[in-house]
Amino acid sequence: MTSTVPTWNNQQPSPMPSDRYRAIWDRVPVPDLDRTWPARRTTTAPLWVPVDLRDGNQALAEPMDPERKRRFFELLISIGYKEIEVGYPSASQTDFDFVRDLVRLDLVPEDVTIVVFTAARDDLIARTYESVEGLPNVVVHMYTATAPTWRSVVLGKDRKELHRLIFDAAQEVARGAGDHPGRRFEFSPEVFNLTEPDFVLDVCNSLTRLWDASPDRPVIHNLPATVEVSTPNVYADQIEHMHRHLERRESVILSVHPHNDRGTGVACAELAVLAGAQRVEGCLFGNGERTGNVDLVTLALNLHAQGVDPMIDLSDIDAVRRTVEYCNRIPVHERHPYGGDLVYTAFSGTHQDAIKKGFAEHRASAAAAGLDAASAPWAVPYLPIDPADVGRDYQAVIRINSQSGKGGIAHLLQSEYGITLPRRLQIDFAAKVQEAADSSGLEITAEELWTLFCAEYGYRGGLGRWSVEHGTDGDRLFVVFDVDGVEVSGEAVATGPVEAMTRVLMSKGVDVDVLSLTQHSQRSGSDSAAITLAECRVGDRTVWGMGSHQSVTASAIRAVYRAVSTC
Ligand SMILES: CC(=O)SCCNC(=O)CCNC(=O)[C@H](O)C(C)(C)COP(=O)(O)OP(=O)(O)OC[C@H]1O[C@@H](n2cnc3c(N)ncnc32)[C@H](O)[C@@H]1OP(=O)(O)O
Ligand SMILES: CC(C)C(=O)C(=O)O
Repeated sequence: MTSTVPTWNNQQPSPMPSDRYRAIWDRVPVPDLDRTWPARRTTTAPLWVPVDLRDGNQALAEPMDPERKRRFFELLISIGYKEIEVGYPSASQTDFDFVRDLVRLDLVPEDVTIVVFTAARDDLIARTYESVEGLPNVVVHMYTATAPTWRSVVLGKDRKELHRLIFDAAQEVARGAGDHPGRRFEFSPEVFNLTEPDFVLDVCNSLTRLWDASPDRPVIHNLPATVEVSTPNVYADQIEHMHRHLERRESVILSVHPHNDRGTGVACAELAVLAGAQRVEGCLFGNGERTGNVDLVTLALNLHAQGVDPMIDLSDIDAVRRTVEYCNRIPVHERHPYGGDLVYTAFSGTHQDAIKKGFAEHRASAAAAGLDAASAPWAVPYLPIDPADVGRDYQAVIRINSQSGKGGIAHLLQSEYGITLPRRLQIDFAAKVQEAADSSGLEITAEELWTLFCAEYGYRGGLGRWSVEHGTDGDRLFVVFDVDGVEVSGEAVATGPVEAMTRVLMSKGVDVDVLSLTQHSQRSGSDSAAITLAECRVGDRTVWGMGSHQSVTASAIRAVYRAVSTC
């Protein structure tokens, strides 16, 4: 038997019955078109329509109570959404009352349109209109499943019968609006993505005509991937096919409503926009039926990260997240794009090193261009956007565990404790950190890192009285220190106090040489301490010591003394 599997691929067939399932093109005709979407670019944000209060809410184990609904609604308004689906008012008293509260309490700004959802049933449509009485701008959103399985299994109707049902209900929708200028219509052929293209086109076009769509009063055709069943390119083809063939195209707003069953809801929405979609329905952080609706936060920030204004204010993403978590009673995952706790954090050494260098380069190039770092062009490795854009600080960007390296460790000590480690000390300390992290298996916080650093290199006492006199022959150092519990004194003259200190130590039999000395102040302002990091050769070992003191000389002497006391 000849095999098409290359010899380097020795994976074995799984025991799962994959042959039970059929690809989309074996289930429904897929438009075969000379597609143009792959070459397009998105340069403006589509109209976003959050459906958290309806589709998101209907997927919750505990649907939102009125207080939660209101908080969610106010959040959506505050961050800039202009069209909001607020519920399915004919389905439950809570939803009905919520819409009434919007009217009663005058909660809807003038420039915001409310969307209300209904099935294609006269009684439900009538109740829907009752709920929105008094609201100036409303979209009445009617849906019916159109896919073959739904037609036969759920609704028990053939194509013709279902078209009739939809058309009749759409007439009822039009009647309910009367001549109210602030009423517009939306139709969703539920499971659009598994419906024959010719059928769905027929249905949509018939409603465009019935509702007399015009550029001033466009209808919305919302084409859901109710259950995501194919790769995003197929959905994009389906959308482009509709985009090209919908009648009165300039009077139709083509909307999409992807779910995320295959984990590609975001890709579906993005490709659909390239393919002609102008409006996207979804939920914040991707709540919704099963694996959720497409995530509007990710979509918006994906645009932001490509230089396109998303027209939604996510500059305090944690506040948005907190409200969404409270209302949905579902936590946002730590790895969730843009909003998760860990998404701007690197634990691994090479990533940390690159980020640290990237930050330095960013600050330098911003300064060179006379720009504020917060608005200068961003090109920091591993961070697709500046965390500050969404209100995150840089504290959590680098965190330390056994996967970390010297760059990250140095960054944390620098950013949290204002101490700049020379490269060779970074290498020395990283080995000690790795040892500690390996043995505990845990993360090391900045505080623990500092404690470890001080324990490894920090001055621990042992120097007694000392004084420096500046003479014509150099600096004369007199110093008292402890040698194995015995107080010893010594003095020496040299070109500076540090050299004098090494001479004193050598006179006491310590073979020491100062290889490098770095000094900086630890904090700005009057209470700043001088930090000295001394690299010394003692016998055949290279050791480090850190001294810290208000006086530069004291900090240097301490650093050398500490290095020598290591041996
Ligand atoms: C993809 C989506 O998200 S669709 C929205 C789904 N959301 C919800 O279902 C939440 C709110 N729903 C509800 O509270 C209820 O389902 C109600 C009040 C709307 C209707 O309740 P009930 O009258 O008890 O019907 P039930 O919930 O069993 O719905 C099934 C019936 O609706 C019919 N139906 C389903 N979709 C539609 C539709 N779009 N238009 C008209 N009828 C429909 C079914 O054929 C079925 O009819 P049957 O009883 O004659 O077989
Ligand atoms: C009916 C539409 C809008 C929907 O919620 C879906 O298909 O998921």
